Amino acid sequence: MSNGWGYADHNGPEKWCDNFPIANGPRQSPIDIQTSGASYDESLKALKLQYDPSTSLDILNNGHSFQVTFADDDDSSTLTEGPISGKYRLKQFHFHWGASDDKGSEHTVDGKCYPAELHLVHWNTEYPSFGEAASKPDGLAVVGVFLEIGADNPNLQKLLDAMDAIKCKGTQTSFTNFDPTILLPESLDYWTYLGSLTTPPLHESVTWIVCKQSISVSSDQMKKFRSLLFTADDEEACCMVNNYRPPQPLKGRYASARPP
Ligand SMILES: NS(=O)(=O)c1ccc(C(=O)NCC(=O)NCCc2c[nH]cn2)cc1
Ligand SMILES: [Cu+2]
Ligand SMILES: [Zn+2]
Repeated sequence: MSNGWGYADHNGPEKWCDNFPIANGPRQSPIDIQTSGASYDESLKALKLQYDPSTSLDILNNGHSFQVTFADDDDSSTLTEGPISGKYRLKQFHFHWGASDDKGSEHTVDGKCYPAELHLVHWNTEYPSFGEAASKPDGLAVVGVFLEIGADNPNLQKLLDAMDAIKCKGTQTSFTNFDPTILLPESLDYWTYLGSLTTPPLHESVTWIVCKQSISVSSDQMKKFRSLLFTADDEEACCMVNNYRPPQPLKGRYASARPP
């Protein structure tokens, strides 16, 4: 269950602190990435993402977003290097988007919003499972990719085609042999900072890795995202849009990047 939280006025980001007091914590996400304030860190390595398409399982409308879930019982799909130490396994990816093309991303760059943002969620294999890792300070690493309005992106087509089968909350369908690598931008240059889950339970367990380069999505493709519903088939239909949390106070944090 989602503990009743959502993105409406009565249960949205401004209300989450009622049930999740960590919402006002010291390392909350997302943030506005101030590029002039970002610092170069010589110790940062290039991202190493190795995904095995045979680990993709299904696609689900969970009432907050839609997500593609991966088998994570071995090291077939991993994130290594970059800002992290050790090995993190891919658990799922999902998106956040707006009701119109002028908003929808969670992170912003010098105040600029994007129409959508992809999150690839990985957990630290130092811990026995995702659920265990989700509440540890170094438990998760999420790669964020901005979507920018442009030409149709053929690499999104399989996701868009599956949406008819997961229109309502709680619906899912098989989604096999999908390689998330095709969703990544050409350059894996990134900003990184220590933050949190951007939805309840808002655990402060995420090393954020936000790609500097965006991928394209067309306005028509965005309309398909907005055809999903927050609601189950026995509820009054509510379009799944604006499922993003706005930027949170930096509280002394800044993003780092690899030197050029
Ligand atoms: N948008 S995002 O920051 O990338 C993100 C937000 C939430 C989750 C998630 O997985 N959310 C359920 C959860 O945390 N499950 C684990 C244990 C748990 C469940 N309920 C309380 N703790 C994953 C990624
Ligand atoms: Cu839920
Ligand atoms: Zn997310």
